[in-house]
Amino acid sequence: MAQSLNLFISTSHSPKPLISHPSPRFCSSISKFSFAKSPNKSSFCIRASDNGAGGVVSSTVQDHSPYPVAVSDSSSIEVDSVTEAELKENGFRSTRRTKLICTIGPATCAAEQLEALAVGGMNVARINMCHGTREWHREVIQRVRRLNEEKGYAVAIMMDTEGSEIHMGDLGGSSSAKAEDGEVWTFSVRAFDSALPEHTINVNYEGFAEDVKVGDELLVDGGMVRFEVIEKIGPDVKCLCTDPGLLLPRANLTFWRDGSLVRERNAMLPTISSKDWLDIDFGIAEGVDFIAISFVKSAEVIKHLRSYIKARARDSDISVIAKIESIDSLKNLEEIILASDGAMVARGDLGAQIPLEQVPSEQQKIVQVCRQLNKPVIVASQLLESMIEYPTPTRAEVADVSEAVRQRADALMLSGESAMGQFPEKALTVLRSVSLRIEKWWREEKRHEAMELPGIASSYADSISEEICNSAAKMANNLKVDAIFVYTKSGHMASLLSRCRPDCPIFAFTTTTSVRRRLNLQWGLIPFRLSFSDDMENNLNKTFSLLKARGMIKSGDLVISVSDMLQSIQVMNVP
Ligand SMILES: Nc1ncnc2c1ncn2[C@@H]1O[C@H](COP(=O)(O)OP(=O)(O)O)[C@@H](O)[C@H]1O
Ligand SMILES: C=C(OP(=O)(O)O)C(=O)O
Ligand SMILES: [K+]
Ligand SMILES: [Mg+2]
Repeated sequence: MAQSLNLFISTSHSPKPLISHPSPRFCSSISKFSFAKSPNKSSFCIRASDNGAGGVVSSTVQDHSPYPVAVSDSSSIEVDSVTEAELKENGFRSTRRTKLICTIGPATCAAEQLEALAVGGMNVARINMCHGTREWHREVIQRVRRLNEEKGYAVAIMMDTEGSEIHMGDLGGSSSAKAEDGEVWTFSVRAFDSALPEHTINVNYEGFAEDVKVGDELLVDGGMVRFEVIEKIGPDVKCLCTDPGLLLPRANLTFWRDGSLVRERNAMLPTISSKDWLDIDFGIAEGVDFIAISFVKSAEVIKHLRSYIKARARDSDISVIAKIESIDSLKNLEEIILASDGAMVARGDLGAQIPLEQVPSEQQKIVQVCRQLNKPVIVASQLLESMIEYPTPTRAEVADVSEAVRQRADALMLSGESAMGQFPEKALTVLRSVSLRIEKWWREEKRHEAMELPGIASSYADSISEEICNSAAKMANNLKVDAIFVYTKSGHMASLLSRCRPDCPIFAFTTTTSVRRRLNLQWGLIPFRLSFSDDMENNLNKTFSLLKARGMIKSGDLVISVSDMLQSIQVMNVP
């Protein structure tokens, strides 16, 4: 018996609506989905058809990005050993939905340390071009790549640019320097050939000595150390330490006048400096998966970078992540996020530019806008800051991590905790266990937050994908299925499903390793690499037998499957 289900699909072909616009009105009934029980197995199939005439509209909804099909063994499925073990031991429900990023530094750059992080759940390794040489970063990238190839991980690489804000120099090789209350330090734009004189700090911004005024407050790292400008002598600025603390190499500097952040000519510095462009060339050459841009001010710079990457690397699919860490980025938030492939709530510098008590509400807003616009969002900085020195986090830090998980951010990031802390693996374990616990609690409480997801499709075909994913996620929750399977070449359908934050995990099957790595940043997705065809029946049978053979699913598990080749929703029990 065939059942029919009429769905109303927008015919709007207007440009991508901004989230401030109401979602497009669903107008005339121009499409019909047939809901049919397949005779030979317990499977239901909903197919988009053209107003009941029966033809499947797959021709209009082809995958837009012609990624080459990977050449590796077409009969195998690629998944990492940690995911495999987790699925075998604990089943679908227990898999972690929140993704974890570790900044790699001296504490974690060795091959065995990187492997320990991968085992501990690192989904993305971040390298910060503020520190270290390109040679150093290249070695880290190669080690991660080797780990992926040899052990089956899909750890993605994120390169983070330095950006051209004002920061201190290198401290002449020391790892830190202590500034005591009442000491006078010299901040200078001079280049020192030999060792730095005592109590002297180099500043990278040439206009510094001219822009500051006597009486200004100078904040290191958003207030970790504080100085008052007492005298200017040519290129040297004498400052009195008013809040003592530890100065770290290349720490960020901001100056304040009458309680406001001073943005003189430094506001005109380019977002992407000439050094950043060289780092970006390096990142493209090394094939990093994400480039995160520091101190983004407008959407223009993101668009510029994207066209640069396209011109430089024709078939590259490097994603551009906008770091929201300045007043300007908050002003232009929606257009920046719309132009980017994702965003980072970079609370370190953000908290140095806006009052600290404003950071939590901005975080919540950025996470929400990203989710609505279907862009992955990372919550970063100081999540477990005390674990740089101590093996246990503070209760307040655990509460902060919990809040980011509860907001359903795609990913959480470690900075100093993993780059140069004493307990990188322990810090990652804390992120992992807190994520799992909060996710479980949230599911048990059945707290589906009522976030309105606006239509974001820019074409009719995209609208169909979106409706299918929204419906599949809703069905998955209502029917309490064990997993959603999505067959996606570009990854787009997988991210649309992730946006719905369904109760069950999403198995994302994709044909290329680079898409698999990229999907590793997104909430709830378990990315697999698998060769598949346009024949969904075949794909499903192949997947079931491969996953069953490895003990990752079992007969009777209830699965919803969607694909971007054939716009369909199938509900079935694993045979
Ligand atoms: N590649 C590296 N080489 C040396 N030290 C690093 C490296 N990456 C990060 N670090 C250290 O870890 C700290 C925290 O990293 P991160 O938050 O990324 O940088 P920042 O403190 O500059 O914002 C840095 O201040 C630096 O001391
Ligand atoms: C993530 C951040 O950027 P970076 O660590 O590069 O300063 C931040 O400022 O929070
Ligand atoms: K950076
Ligand atoms: Mg920053």
